[in-house]
Amino acid sequence: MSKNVRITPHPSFDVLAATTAARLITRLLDVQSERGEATVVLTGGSVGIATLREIAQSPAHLAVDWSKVNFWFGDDRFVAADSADRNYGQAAEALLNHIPVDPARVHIMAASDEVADLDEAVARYAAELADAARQEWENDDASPAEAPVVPRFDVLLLGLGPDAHIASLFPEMAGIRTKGCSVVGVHNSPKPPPTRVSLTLETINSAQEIWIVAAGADKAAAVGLGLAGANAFQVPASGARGVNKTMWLIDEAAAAKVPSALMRREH
Ligand SMILES: O=C1O[C@H](COP(=O)(O)O)[C@@H](O)[C@H](O)[C@H]1O
Repeated sequence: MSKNVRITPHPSFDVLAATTAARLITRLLDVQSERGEATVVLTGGSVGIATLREIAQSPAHLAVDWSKVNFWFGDDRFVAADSADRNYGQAAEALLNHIPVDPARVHIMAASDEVADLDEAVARYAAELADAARQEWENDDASPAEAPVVPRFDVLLLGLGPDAHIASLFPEMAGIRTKGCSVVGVHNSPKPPPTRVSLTLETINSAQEIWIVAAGADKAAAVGLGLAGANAFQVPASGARGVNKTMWLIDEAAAAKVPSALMRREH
């Protein structure tokens, strides 16, 4: 495990969601004071959505200039726009509908009734990412020679499935092995709904910071294997590495199988 991985166990699901919310507010404030705008990639899932709810309820969220936060999604379910399964819908209900976002900065993966098929949803999101990356590149004096295919992500949140999936990259399925593109379509997901859109692992790992959030005893094996450096094809979470930092924000129950040497090294 590389040195920039940090493991932080929290006493309970609620404390985890509340502190992740506080961390994210603080990180967004810090990035905004350095760069003017900040970019976060949201996740679906239990802790991810609870964190957004906590942000909305925290008085500290009023300090963030939400009109200058860019929102992207790590994955979404390819179902109708009004389906309760949509990660976007859940995030909107928990946070985005309650803060003064700039709608042009909220980048939503297409729903099944908005495009012809999954391929179009994937192509659209990849194009939206590439457009944002190009705009950043044109405005940055210190840009590399070629425009990147995805913009800068300051914080990328990842939920974690009991099978160690992250975003919609599932163990031993094509998505986790997909390279050379920013977005992938997923068929036959073992977790319903079966059809999804996901960032690829390469795109995920372009983030400055990755925060993996997980709570509950059913996540303990996935956390333990992810931190033990298991093969990413079998344990997708194991492959997630932020450019500057990778944090495992977990509760005590999810930390039950973390090797004690790793826990000690983080404090
Ligand atoms: O299907 C998904 O599951 C994961 C984890 O969800 P959880 O409810 O077990 O915490 C989530 O991170 C991902 O975004 C989502 O689409």
